[in-house]
Amino acid sequence: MDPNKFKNKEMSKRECLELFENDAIFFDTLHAADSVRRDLCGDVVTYILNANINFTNVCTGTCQFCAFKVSKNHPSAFFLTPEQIGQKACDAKMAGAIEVCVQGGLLPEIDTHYQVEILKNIRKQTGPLGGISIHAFSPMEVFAAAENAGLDLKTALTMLKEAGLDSIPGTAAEILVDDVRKTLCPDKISADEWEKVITAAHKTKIPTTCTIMYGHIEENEDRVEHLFRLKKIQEETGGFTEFIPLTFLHENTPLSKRGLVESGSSGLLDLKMYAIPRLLFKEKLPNIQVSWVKLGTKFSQVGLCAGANDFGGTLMEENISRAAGSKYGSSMTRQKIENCIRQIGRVPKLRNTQYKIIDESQQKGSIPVY
Ligand SMILES: C[S@@+](CC[C@H](N)C(=O)[O-])C[C@H]1O[C@@H](n2cnc3c(N)ncnc32)[C@H](O)[C@@H]1O
Ligand SMILES: Nc1c(NC[C@H](O)[C@H](O)[C@H](O)CO)[nH]c(=O)[nH]c1=O
Ligand SMILES: N[C@@H](Cc1ccc(O)cc1)C(=O)O
Ligand code: SF4
Repeated sequence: MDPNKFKNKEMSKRECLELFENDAIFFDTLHAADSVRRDLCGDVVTYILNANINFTNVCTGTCQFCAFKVSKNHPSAFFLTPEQIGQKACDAKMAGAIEVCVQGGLLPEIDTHYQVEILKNIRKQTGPLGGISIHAFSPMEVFAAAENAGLDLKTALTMLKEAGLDSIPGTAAEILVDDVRKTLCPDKISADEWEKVITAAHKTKIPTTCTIMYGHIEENEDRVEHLFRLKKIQEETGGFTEFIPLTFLHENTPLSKRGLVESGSSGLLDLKMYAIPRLLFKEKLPNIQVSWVKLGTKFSQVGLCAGANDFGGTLMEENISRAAGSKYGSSMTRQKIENCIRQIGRVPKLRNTQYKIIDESQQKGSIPVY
């Protein structure tokens, strides 16, 4: 099979599976994907100045891939109040962030009303609307909080939007196949429930990202199912701003401790996860992000030559990957990000959450130093 044929032709599930399985066409696949990326995005590699805020690591979830969650009495347990979260967002803004990515654990006391409090505090403490973009609460968090409040999804999402939510991280997707979820994350929302939250968000005019967390117990067939589901949703709603493949970091996770995995993904699979979705999504979902915190800067540079066009964000703080053994730090300065992009002959451009390029020459005030 010649992967170049997908440059202007739809891919079937069988063909997608072959791209995953047939290593004889590995380099051809990367090459074809890189060419589609060049046609759609040119030489520009976008990035964002953002900060993660994890407001608690205490969680009642039982996800077997997660090294982040702890129980309430654990020595490293933390729980930030809405005021403290607002303060962190304010600090991030002062350091130059234009987006905060807010995620945490699941707890019975975290309901939609509480999430509204968090959003209001961020808005209050970061100034008027437009001060910072709030990218918060995964579909799992939205679903659990709505359930805790006894609200339907549409009402919950409308309340969150009115309180200042701009967009939702498309995490908690993991692998959207219930048979895999039953071992991977038995108490998490089902694949259909994930889709319901996402489509309800898109209908409420809240854009989301989408992700896949791969390289654990799933098979190629599951990866194909997942990608085709994302494609179908995007064709229906157009609400995904970007796709982020998240390579599974295995250290310190229950899956490792239980002996269910020996390692994470291979380098080959990491690159296929940029290339194959690029050939599948094409112009329907043109932004594919490398995760430097999970793969490191060198491998991220390679990912940008295998289909990806976005470097992600400065993050400023990172707890989830670090807990799972990431050795790549938890913050990147914009200078480092830009150098990393220029080093591979590409052109760095600052973007906002919605992928609008930010023209800094038009901006009043000082340019962020971060
Ligand atoms: C830790 S959760 C936080 C939000 C919320 N508790 C939830 O599960 O939706 C965010 C995402 O991080 C990713 N993640 C967690 N542990 C990981 C690991 N060991 N390797 C790679 N990604 C991981 C998963 O995709 C997960 O959905
Ligand atoms: N890929 C990871 C991210 N990405 C977050 C993005 O930087 C940003 O919020 C998004 O592009 C929306 O504009 N964050 C992490 O903490 N870890 C990752 O692996
Ligand atoms: N990258 C996700 C958020 C994310 C956060 C933490 C992670 O470990 C992974 C992903 C998004 O912006 O939608
Ligand atoms: S992935 Fe999220 S829901 Fe699952 S255990 Fe970790 S923090 Fe809890």
